[in-house]
Amino acid sequence: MVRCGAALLRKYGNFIDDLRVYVRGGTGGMGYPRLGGEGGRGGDVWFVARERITLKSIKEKYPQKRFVAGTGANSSVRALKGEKGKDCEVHVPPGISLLTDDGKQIGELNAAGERFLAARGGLGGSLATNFLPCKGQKRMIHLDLKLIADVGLVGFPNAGKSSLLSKISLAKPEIASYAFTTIQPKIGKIMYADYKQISVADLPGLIEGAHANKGMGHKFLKHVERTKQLLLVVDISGFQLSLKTQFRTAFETILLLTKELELYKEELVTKPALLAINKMDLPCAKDNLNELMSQLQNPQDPVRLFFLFLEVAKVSLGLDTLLFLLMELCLGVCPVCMEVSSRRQLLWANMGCRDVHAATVLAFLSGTASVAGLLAAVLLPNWRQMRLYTYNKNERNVTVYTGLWIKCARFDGSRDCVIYDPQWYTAVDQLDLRVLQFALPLSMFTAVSALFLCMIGMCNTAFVSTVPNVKLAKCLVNSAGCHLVAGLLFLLACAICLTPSIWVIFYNNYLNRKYEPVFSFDISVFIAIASAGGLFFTSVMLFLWYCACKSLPSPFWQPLYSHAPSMHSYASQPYSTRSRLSAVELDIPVVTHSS
Ligand SMILES: Nc1nc2c(ncn2[C@@H]2O[C@H](COP(=O)(O)OP(=O)(O)OP(=O)(O)O)[C@@H](O)[C@H]2O)c(=O)[nH]1
Ligand SMILES: [Mg+2]
Repeated sequence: MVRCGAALLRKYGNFIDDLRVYVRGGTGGMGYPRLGGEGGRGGDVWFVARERITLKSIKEKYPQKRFVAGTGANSSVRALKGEKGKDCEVHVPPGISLLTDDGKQIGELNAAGERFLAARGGLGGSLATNFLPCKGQKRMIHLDLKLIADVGLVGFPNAGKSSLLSKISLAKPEIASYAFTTIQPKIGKIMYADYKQISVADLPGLIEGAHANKGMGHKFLKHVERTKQLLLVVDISGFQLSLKTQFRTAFETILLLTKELELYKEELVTKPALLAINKMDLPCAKDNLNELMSQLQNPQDPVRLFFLFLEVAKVSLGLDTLLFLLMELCLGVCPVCMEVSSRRQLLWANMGCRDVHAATVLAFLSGTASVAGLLAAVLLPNWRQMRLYTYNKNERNVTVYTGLWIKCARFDGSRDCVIYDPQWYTAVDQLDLRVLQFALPLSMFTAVSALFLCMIGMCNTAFVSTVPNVKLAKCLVNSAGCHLVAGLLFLLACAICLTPSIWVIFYNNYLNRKYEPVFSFDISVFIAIASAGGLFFTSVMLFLWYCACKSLPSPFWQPLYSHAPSMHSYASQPYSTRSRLSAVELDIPVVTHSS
């Protein structure tokens, strides 16, 4: 058994979850005996729950930790009834229990906006009190903070609780391969695609004897009290705190954890719980898991908690299923009522990156339209017009239409080419058109590659397999990655096309100055610039989609395929008859994945 070192205490000391404060209601105002006037009542002291307040900030703001309300106004000739003293409002974080010095709980503030009257002001002087004011109520109150979260991560040190939190939420807890890395509880939020949120508290590791306050057990365990559910994280290879302590197998750690929870507070084991088996990538993990499964199904010692789920944190498939189950349990979706198809739909609804979003489809369409525009610009002989005027009244003026590949001269009013030169591309003598001959096909090629990538991304996104393919999981081709690279390629294609197209406009002026003012640019320039705009729009759409995607829980390089929780492996027996939500009652499958 390990004692908690001074360093740990010092480190934990930064996070204050208990504060003792003095509160006193204001004294009442003096009465006015001659005219029978009544003094104002003293102000009251209130605790009001507010978001973004910490006990530490209260301590820093009010180092003396004394809260005294205002005195009531004296009765006077001008105001026989004295005014009430000013109330004192102390803002505290939600999740506070209010205790007296002897440990009796006198109130709780669980949600922002809730108020608790901590000390009443004294009555003002009146006939009953011989016109003498009364003192306000005074007492010492303990503000005891217990984190409020939907899910609490519970486990021995080093089990991978923080790693799990960092994978399923945007929180960035400290992760290291030594025990007690997490010293201060941390809350991460899982945000689902439909903006529903679940808060998960990463709690410091527990050790044997935590219920008896070993390793500051009480300080950590009390945070479990207010979480709606527990997520037990267990290292499949077992746990040994130090060489002097005994090695515990995964099954033993589960037994010990549930025992610690039960000994601390019996009702904790009636909370719904999930069990995450972590570090399944370690050697022998599969054998250990098989052994654990058989132990869980035929326990010699009763397992007091019931687990709905067995999982592997590092395999991303497992994470999806875990997110799905957390949502089902926390947000009250009834798993028993759901058909497999609606489960799958729900899974899809929470996939974030995995949906083929309207944004990606729109980007794909606009990319395709832009490529079509580029193709038209490349083929049309309408980049430059050269007007040749004749002074012979009987002849018509001629316009020479120059494209990148052909040249055509037409008389005014005629649609046929008098001169048609399909070999023009070999002899282009205008530098801007020569550059465009390379730039536009290159831009088209880049944009087509980007479209191809988009397509792979969308196909991967839409691909649902019920059979996990581990090889594919390791492949870096995934939806988010494809769309990001495609966005970059579209941007490149836009730059390659736009620059020389705009140059044509300036080059015209140059030609007009150098020769006769007969040159002007034609419709292909507009088509090319519009296509470049389309390519830019496409890349912006893809970047926006990628950023939105990144802020969702799915990690960037997460493989694409996904599958609904498999329905085939059910827990054969309830592990505990005590549980309110046992695996069998809820009919949630026990899912196991191994890498
Ligand atoms: N091989 C492997 N290592 C893992 C896995 N998950 C976490 N780890 C490693 O296990 C070590 C402990 O991880 P943490 O997330 O800090 O564990 P913790 O449970 O938060 O530990 P405390 O904060 O000390 O209670 C780190 O070195 C992680 O990289 C996993 O699935 N496989
Ligand atoms: Mg940790």
